[in-house]
Amino acid sequence: MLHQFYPQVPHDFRYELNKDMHLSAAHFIPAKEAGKCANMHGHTYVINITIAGDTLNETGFLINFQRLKEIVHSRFDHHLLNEDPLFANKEDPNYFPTTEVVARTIWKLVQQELDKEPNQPRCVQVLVRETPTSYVVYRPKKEDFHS
Ligand SMILES: Nc1nc2c(c(=O)[nH]1)N=C([C@H](O)[C@H](O)COP(=O)(O)OP(=O)(O)OP(=O)(O)O)CN2
Ligand SMILES: [Zn+2]
Repeated sequence: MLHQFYPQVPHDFRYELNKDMHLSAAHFIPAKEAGKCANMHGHTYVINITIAGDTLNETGFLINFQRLKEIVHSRFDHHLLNEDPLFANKEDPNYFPTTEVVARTIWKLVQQELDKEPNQPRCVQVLVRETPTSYVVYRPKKEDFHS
């Protein structure tokens, strides 16, 4: 596992946890402007998820690290991202499996799970590295949270 320093996200919460994971997946960008990336190809995505909160749960966790990995892996690992309904829209670039959209989509999936937790943890940053030279950081705005 690659250990790297990540961009910091400012917040006032007492606790912050970070979960790193790898994800193997194929994709293509359905736009001719994407050049060679319009052809199907694969990546070992490197993902860092940052969770923050003021209160721990009954296990003493903000959220179980393993659960974070499961949310992402069960859906995308060893999949063709374009076949997932979340990325299947070939008309709207907001749903193409670009690094930006993958990062936003992972944020949404994770936060939907966190919303079920009584201690109300928040996903405050998702970093997705697609290649050794390219990564995206997604940071939600206040209005993106339901509570
Ligand atoms: N803003 C974005 N630009 C590009 C994306 C993207 O998701 N968002 N994606 C791609 C391709 O999918 C490609 O997999 C990654 O591109 P790139 O960084 O150019 O990959 P290389 O390994 O060829 O990079 P080098 O630094 O030139 O080795 C393209 N753009
Ligand atoms: Zn790619």
